Amino acid sequence: MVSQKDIDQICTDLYQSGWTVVENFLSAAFVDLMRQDLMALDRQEKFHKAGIGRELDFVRREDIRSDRICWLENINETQNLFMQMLDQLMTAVNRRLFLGMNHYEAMYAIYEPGQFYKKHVDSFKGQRNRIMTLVFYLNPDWTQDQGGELLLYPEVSEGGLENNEPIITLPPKAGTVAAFLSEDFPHEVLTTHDIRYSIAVWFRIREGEIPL
Ligand SMILES: O=C(O)CCC(=O)C(=O)O
Ligand SMILES: [Fe+2]
Repeated sequence: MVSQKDIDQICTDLYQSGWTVVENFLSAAFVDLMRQDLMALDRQEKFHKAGIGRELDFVRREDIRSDRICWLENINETQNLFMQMLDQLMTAVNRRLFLGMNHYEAMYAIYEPGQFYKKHVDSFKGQRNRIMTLVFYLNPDWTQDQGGELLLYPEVSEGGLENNEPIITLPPKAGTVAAFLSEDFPHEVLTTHDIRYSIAVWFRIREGEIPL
């Protein structure tokens, strides 16, 4: 399902710089299917307020992030197709970059007008749990005045100062995927002025299976 050309670009970019952006990665038809699935789940009230941290460390911090989320659980054909695509991509990236990823989690996110996610990293150094972050956008005809851009910041070097100049400012346009190494790249979602739909995915190494 993923073209060899997209796989090549993603692997080359990740190897060279640790991040990539591919426009039109998902077809318009597939984006529509995913957005319809997301909206149906929202109507069924399957979304809940996002938090930060995991399990016992989980807290709701609306000053940091204010979106609502719903985990994908492979409950229908649309999600199944998406997950087959993720399997293919994860296997291809592993083969080229030897990252040893063996598991993923995927969630839908909805940001209402006025909502945002402040600068953060998705995984902490040494934890080696979330290896690669991917974000897929589901918003057709998105224009600049709608806001909601993803800002990706340079890697923070050991003992180095944080750099506040983003490497990219990415509008959440339908079909685009952004991917980066989870431990290395701080990022944020600017305030959106229109309802913003996305899918965030983390390729992971399951605990207890960390390669030495
Ligand atoms: O939606 C985005 O552009 C990024 C979301 C994000 O950073 C996250 O969910 O951790
Ligand atoms: Fe994030």
